Amino acid sequence: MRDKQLHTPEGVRDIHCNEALKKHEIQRRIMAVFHHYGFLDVQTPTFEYIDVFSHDSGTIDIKNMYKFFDSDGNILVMRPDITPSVARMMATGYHHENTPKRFCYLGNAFRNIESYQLKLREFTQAGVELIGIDSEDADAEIIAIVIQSLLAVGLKDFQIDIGQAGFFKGLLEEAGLDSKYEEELRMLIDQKNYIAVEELLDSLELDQAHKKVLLDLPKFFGDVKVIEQAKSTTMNKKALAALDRLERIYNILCDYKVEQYISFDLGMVSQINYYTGIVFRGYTFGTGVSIVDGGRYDTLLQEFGHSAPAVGFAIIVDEVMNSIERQHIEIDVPSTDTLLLYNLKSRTMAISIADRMRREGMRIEIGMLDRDLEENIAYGKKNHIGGIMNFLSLDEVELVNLETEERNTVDVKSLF
Ligand SMILES: N[C@@H](Cc1c[nH]c[nH+]1)C(=O)O
Repeated sequence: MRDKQLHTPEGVRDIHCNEALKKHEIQRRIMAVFHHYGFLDVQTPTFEYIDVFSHDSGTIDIKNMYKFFDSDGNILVMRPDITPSVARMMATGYHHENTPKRFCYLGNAFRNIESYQLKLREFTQAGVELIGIDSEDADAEIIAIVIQSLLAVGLKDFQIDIGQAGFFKGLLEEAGLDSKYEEELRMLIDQKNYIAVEELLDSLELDQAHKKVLLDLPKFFGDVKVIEQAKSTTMNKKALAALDRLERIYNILCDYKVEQYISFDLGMVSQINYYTGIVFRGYTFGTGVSIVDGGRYDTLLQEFGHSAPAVGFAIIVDEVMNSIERQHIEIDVPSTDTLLLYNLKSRTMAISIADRMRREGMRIEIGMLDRDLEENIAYGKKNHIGGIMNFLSLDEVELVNLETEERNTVDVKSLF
């Protein structure tokens, strides 16, 4: 019992002071990039009716959502991602508009996933959704924004793997595979469980040529040349159109001068159901899971009664933090400038001086330990405070630089 009182459940965690400051800084830099590309902030509720996430174009599997009831017996879920909520908001709040919309957001999402996946069950997403445009320029811009965001937080060694949901769908169509097996096949391919993929394809009596292409999917991984190779494996129009589009997106990414971060993975299939075009994931060292997930979803909005193409992504801030930590990338965070000590006589003056300094932008903490200076010095150093101002009287203030431990006593008036 006490165990549960003192511990957090698996997959959620506390974030302590310095780490929280770093997280804020990372989020600030990412959101600044989004704003520089003209995206506007939106906020949607943390929980919604299950219907927002459980339709045909769905998001993740319902069994992985946290569900509960409201007092009227409706089923609610903690949002497993934010894209369907933004799609709902767009469809209900902006249906009369026919110009593209650029929305960005920062918020937590919740997934009740198996613990062996070692993923957090509550995590922060910083994402963008570009709604109303179906062009490859939009696809490329979105990927360029991912790259600029990761560069802005100090990452250098990372890779964006791009796949195409349309290529996989085209192959299945060509093979004549019943769509009811698509989900299972997608899951097995995503898990790279090729023994099970082969078993499934055998049980469906697929002909050898089609079976081979599906089994060869993981080989289509690498630089832009794999697109050319993939073209020779299929005659399906949908699959070929998907590959052509990928090539054009790559060319635009060269205009953005970010091609060094791009690789292709035509075997990439997402667990998320709503992707219809490009899908992509970002990877870096220090975390085994993706730090960015995204893609084009041209049919999701139609579930909410407003048909519009869209593309977007979400950066998983917690995973970015992990990799920054492991890669020893410095993130400067502000610390308290001054620890202020006063006595009964100097209190009124000290409080008003502290106020003035805060208005000037400084971080001032009033010392709450007793007035033993050594104790305060030890406390200040431990908490990375810049210095101490010890108001000895109405005229005299003792200044201690906590970095050098230099001390001197000056006239209060000389401070201003
Ligand atoms: N919502 C997706 C990411 C995304 C945003 N827009 C398009 N895809 C996720 O949580 O993985």
